[in-house]
Amino acid sequence: MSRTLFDKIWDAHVVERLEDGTCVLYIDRHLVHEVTSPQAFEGLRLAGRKVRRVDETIAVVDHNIPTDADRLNGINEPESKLQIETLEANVAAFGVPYFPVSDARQGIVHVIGPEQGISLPGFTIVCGDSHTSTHGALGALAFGIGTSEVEHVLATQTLLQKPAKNMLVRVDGVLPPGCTGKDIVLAIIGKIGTAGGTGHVIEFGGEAIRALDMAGRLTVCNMSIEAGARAGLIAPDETTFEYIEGRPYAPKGEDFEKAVAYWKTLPSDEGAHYDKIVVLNAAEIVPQVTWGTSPEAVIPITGTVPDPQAEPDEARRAQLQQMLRYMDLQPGQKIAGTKVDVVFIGSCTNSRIEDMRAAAAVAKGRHVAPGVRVLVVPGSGLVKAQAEAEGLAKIFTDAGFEWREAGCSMCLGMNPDKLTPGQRCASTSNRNFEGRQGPGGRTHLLSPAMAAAAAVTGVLTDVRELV
Ligand SMILES: CC(C)[C@H](C(=O)O)[C@@H](O)C(=O)O
Ligand code: SF4
Repeated sequence: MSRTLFDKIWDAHVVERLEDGTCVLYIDRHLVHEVTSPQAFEGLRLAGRKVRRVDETIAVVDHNIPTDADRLNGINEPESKLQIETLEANVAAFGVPYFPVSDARQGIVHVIGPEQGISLPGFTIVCGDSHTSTHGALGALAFGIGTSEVEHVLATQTLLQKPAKNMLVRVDGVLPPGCTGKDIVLAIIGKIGTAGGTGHVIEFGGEAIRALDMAGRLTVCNMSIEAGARAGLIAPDETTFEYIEGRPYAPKGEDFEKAVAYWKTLPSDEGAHYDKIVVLNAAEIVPQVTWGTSPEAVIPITGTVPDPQAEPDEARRAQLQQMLRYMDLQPGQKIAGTKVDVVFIGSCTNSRIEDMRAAAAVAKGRHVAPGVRVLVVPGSGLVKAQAEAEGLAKIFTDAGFEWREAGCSMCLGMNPDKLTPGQRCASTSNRNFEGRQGPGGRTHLLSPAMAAAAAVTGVLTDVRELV
């Protein structure tokens, strides 16, 4: 029978199928960070258990860690300090491999997995974090789990799961200049909504997806969770294999060749069944920007903010009105030209070297607009080093942008990088709900190039006008 990429990975990992369809699934990689692991380790401790496969587990600090250069001298904020110290005590006690903040490999968990070759095609990958879907870009089945499941995986290296339905999002055609993987995924969410993928694993395919580099694919899969999907996947191909070869944890030499031969069997079979299919034309995509407090509240940069009065459904109308109020926008106003206070270039959505290059290409020879604060936060210490070696960091600092240390930073308000109430931010991250970047903060999601364009003009700007 024809099977999808998802079906194949699923079938290869079923240890046992229970009567109600629930499966015991083997997990190949378990990524751990400081926020969702403390109670899980505590549970192990109380039960007198060990970590079943330390060699398939890796821990890193990212959410709570400050991103200023001084962070190696200690953390001021008591809650963050406790989270990090707890993780460090747990990894030491249980023998879990760990990238501490002093290690150049430290970074956002969803950046370092692919970067190190820890995340590979055909794997099942979990982490107590919703954006684990990111790793699906390599052709892995990767999804977020809750803290009690983190404990289960630590103890057994397996997970109880029911299979998801298959959904195909096909993006045909060629993406116009000025558009990126971020614009593709925002356009997809704009079309299918934040519940569009519910109950499904989304496989992204089509010419425009195939044409994306790994960074673009990681961005697309990262946000599949914002479309309500259980996970996002892209079939592995030559782009994937080239990306993986030579990475520290990836198979080497003959093992690599063998692995590639297996990975080539993974793409969905001709005629495989999808429960839902959505098709987009890449040629119609225009750089995207969110105007509201949900990723589906997205419009092209050339567009106008919707008018709630045009919405027939009362509940939906009230929702739109609340979004406009919170975002301090007027119905029908042009989104381009909206003044920003802060620009954040970073997060597991867009903090890879390719994202840094895209932002630097716009920032080069320009300067931050008066009164605007710009944070550029590389996704890992290695991205940071690479960007410095390529001269990108210098472009940013010459432009008056802050060049910071790796971490989740202003993606969410769990560390000192926060918006203050009322501040408006152009952000390359993935969530824009009320208070996400700090209480009262207003978030506009967009691509790194678009963020850099906002930084140098001080307003939401169509990047195509600058290049
Ligand atoms: C803190 C963590 C559990 C959370 C997640 O699961 O996604 C965070 O990473 C986020 O992006 O909101
Ligand atoms: S960068 Fe943002 S979305 Fe990604 S893991 Fe960190 S907090 Fe979550």
